[in-house]
Amino acid sequence: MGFLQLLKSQFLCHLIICYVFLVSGLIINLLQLCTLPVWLVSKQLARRINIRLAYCISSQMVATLEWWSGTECTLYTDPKSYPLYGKENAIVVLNHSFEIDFLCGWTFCERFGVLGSSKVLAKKQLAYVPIIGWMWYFLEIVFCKRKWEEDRRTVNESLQKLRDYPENFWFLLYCEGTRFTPKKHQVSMQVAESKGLPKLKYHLLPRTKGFWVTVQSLRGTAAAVYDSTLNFRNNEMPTLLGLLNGKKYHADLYVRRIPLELIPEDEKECAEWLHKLYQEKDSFQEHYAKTGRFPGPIMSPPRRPWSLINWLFWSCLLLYPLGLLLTQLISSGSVFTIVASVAVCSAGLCHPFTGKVKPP
Ligand SMILES: CC/C=C\C/C=C\C/C=C\C/C=C\C/C=C\C/C=C\CCC(=O)SCCNC(=O)CCNC(=O)[C@H](O)C(C)(C)COP(=O)(O)OP(=O)(O)OC[C@H]1O[C@@H](n2cnc3c(N)ncnc32)[C@H](O)[C@@H]1OP(=O)(O)O
Ligand SMILES: CCCCCCCCCCCCCCCC(=O)OC[C@@H](O)COP(=O)(O)O
Repeated sequence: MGFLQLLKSQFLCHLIICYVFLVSGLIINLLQLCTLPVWLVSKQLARRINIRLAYCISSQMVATLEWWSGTECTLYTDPKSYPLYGKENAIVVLNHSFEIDFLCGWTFCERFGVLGSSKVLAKKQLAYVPIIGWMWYFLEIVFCKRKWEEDRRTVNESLQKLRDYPENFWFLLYCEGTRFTPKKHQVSMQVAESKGLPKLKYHLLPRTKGFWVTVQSLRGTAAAVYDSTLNFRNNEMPTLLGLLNGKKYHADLYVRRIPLELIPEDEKECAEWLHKLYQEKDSFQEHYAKTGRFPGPIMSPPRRPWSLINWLFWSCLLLYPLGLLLTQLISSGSVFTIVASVAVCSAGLCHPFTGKVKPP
């Protein structure tokens, strides 16, 4: 194991990354709260400020993926569509199979310059998660209760508010509604059978109602649906903890740009269209399983330095006072303080994750 890899597996490093994320996140949440009066004066200015503040939070997770773990993200897509990415509003349909799939999505948002404004149809419970959930409140993220009688109206209303959004955004929709597991797959294939629909091997049966209401509400606002299919090389099952340990993964994303005009307006036809889309997505995954790649040419955008610069900025800002505090505590000569500091450091060095990372 190289020195850098050993360093990345140290619990103390993980503590530092999490400390910077948590403290900066709470500071940014507080700054977001302070933008509330700005909304009263200029809604668009408040939105632009919140886009930048949100970037400061989400780009730290992107930096962990891109710069800390060095995970490679390859994009398979049509060269004619490529110049439009990041230059228009879009609805992104993504498979939900991995713990870090949202983070790979964020990485592409970062590379195409829409990270701060990226949105998702998220379950309501996530709104209460400190930092990320609170950040989403100010980003006008759309939440659903997964009760169609209520969601039909609330999701539509939230999406209508995005019509005059001042910057380009991607709206992510996990049509499967939940992360893939063999058990959920079995249940959803029973539903497929009862509806006379072909079975899917790599996806859960898509929930069509959220897709239909999103497409209808964003007609005239979003230009296209980006049908996105994600997989990882060598059957990797990436985790957030793996990233934190500096493990490098290889993500492959296949994106097809489908103009919104091609999607039927009628609810039933739109549902049929989505089921067909998922059958196609299933065939792309089958192709990937057989050949180790998606169809089409590779057009990968390079990683940009901004997420790293943002992380370094917050680290300098927050580690300096922490360092001063620790130095003062230790130099105070108190036996208790010194014993406590040594105990914390030893706990860091003896942590079970230490040294468990495989060499690249
Ligand atoms: C160039 C690069 C391109 C791309 C880069 C990629 C991405 C980047 C983009 C943006 C990134 C932005 C942010 C990412 C950050 C973080 C994201 C993290 C987390 C969020 C994840 C979530 O929270 S997922 C959960 C919430 N989301 C959803 O649920 C969406 C899908 N659900 C729906 O659409 C639902 O319809 C609903 C929620 C609107 C309503 O749900 P409800 O349960 O009330 O109704 P149903 O839809 O289920 O209706 C009942 C019908 O369903 C049938 N049924 C029953 N059981 C099942 C089953 N097991 N499977 C399938 N179907 C089932 C039932 O028979 C009913 O059928 P009908 O015929 O009557 O419709
Ligand atoms: C800088 C690094 C610091 C890392 C520590 C911070 C980690 C915070 C991560 C919060 C990201 C929020 C995204 C959660 C994704 C999620 O929760 O998806 C839910 C879906 O599956 C459906 O859920 P369900 O159907 O209820 O199982």
